[in-house]
Amino acid sequence: MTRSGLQDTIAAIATAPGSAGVGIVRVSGPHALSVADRVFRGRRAPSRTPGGRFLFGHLLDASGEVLDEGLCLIFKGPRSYTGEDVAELQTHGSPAVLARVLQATLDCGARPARPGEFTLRAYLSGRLDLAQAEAVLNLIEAQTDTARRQATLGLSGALGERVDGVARGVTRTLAAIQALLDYPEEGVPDEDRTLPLAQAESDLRDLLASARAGQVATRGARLALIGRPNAGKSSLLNALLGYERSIVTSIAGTTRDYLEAAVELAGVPVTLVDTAGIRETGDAIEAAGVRQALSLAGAADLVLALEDGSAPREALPADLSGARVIRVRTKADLPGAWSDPAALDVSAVTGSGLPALRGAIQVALLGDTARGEAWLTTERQADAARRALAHIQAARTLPDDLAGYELEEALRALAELTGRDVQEDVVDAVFRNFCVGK
Ligand SMILES: Nc1nc2c(c(=O)[nH]1)N(C=O)[C@@H](CNc1ccc(C(=O)N[C@@H](CCC(=O)O)C(=O)O)cc1)CN2
Ligand SMILES: Nc1nc2c(ncn2[C@@H]2O[C@H](COP(=O)(O)OP(=O)(O)OP(=O)(O)O)[C@@H](O)[C@H]2O)c(=O)[nH]1
Ligand SMILES: [K+]
Repeated sequence: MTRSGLQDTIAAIATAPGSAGVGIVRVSGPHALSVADRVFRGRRAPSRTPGGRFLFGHLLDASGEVLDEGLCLIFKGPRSYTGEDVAELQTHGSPAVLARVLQATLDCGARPARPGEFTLRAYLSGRLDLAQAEAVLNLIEAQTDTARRQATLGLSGALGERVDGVARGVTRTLAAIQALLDYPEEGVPDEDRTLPLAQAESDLRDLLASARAGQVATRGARLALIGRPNAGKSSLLNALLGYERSIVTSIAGTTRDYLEAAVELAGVPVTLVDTAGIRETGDAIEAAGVRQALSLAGAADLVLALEDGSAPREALPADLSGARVIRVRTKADLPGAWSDPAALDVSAVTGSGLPALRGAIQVALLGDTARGEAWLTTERQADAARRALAHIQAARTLPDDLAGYELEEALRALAELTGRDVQEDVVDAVFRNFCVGK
């Protein structure tokens, strides 16, 4: 479906649903300017913009009824977002106006745009690579400043440059190998064989190390609080939130169902999950809560395992070996019954230990990934990078003729990462996640 309908002129409401100061209907394709001509009547000579012009006037339907007063921006292809002729009809941000203006463009022969189709056209016209298109999607969805910064870096092409750097090293070795294939006795010199591949491998490892941070910053993370009844889970959740969300009582077994709350921690949109206290119980409802707590812990990106520091220590009856865990010794304001250097001392009552806990959460979620560099932000990118790394590693240990094949595969995976060489279904999957109008 990717390239089908490219000759169509498409239209969509580009602004979010609901009422707003201004709303935009965007039209792109070969007939965009003639659609705008019929839907928009300018009042004065147009003012010039870098790639086209803008006009003030009225939006009309086919019968000539005035729908609104507004602006029309014209971008002549290829100097536009999509690379095609684009017209933007900027109206008052009323759903009623926008619906009629969109309908007026459809009455002129435009068809409704599919999700992400404007950005797809920018990709197909070569104005954005696939990683940049993914950055556009991430930017629209960015909930935190960290996510915004990463998406802006990705949109600038910084990720593509990091990947191109790796590809240059691989290409250098591949070229040297191919040049000497007929003279195997000569051997490829180290500076063309060992060194560029070692550098490419190390750069790719750095890049891959950013994948978890990139995905967590973009998608957000789930952080489950688990522990025995009365360990202080609800109290710590409230302390991290900064308001009383979860019920706190001295009765063990207060939280029986789970509860979620959103908060930003270390620049990451985090969903905190309070769970039922874990213990053996004959109560069917509580037992269901305990089973649920264990499964929530298994599905979380990070688990805070809480133990009451003011009571004798009892092992938590839960297998956490598969999870990332931060151990917390709660109620640190009370006289301690035990201590453990592997656990963080925290008091939800005085707030002591909370800054250290936030720091540990940041390290667990983002690692020490360099903030100024472009990260891998989607599983698709990480998967391509992992395949490229495996091929480069294989090439380093193989004789030249076999290494050449591995390096070609590595280059193919790198080209997939940026989207220069990618299957149509992969492209479709990327753009399916966009909203209509982008
Ligand atoms: N009204 C409006 N605001 C918007 C967008 C838009 O499409 N419309 N954008 C959409 O996401 C973003 C801006 N991105 C854009 C990227 C390129 C071009 C463009 O026309 N580029 C031409 C001309 C550049 C120039 O004259 O220097 C080009 O690159 O050739 C426009 C918007 C954010 N704000
Ligand atoms: N002194 C002190 N008391 C705390 C602290 N955190 C929790 N408590 C007390 O410990 C008791 C249990 O706290 P909760 O937060 O309800 O514990 P929970 O783990 O959510 O309990 P369940 O819902 O039963 O699993 C309450 O009486 C809290 O006031 C703390 O940091 N210091
Ligand atoms: K409780």
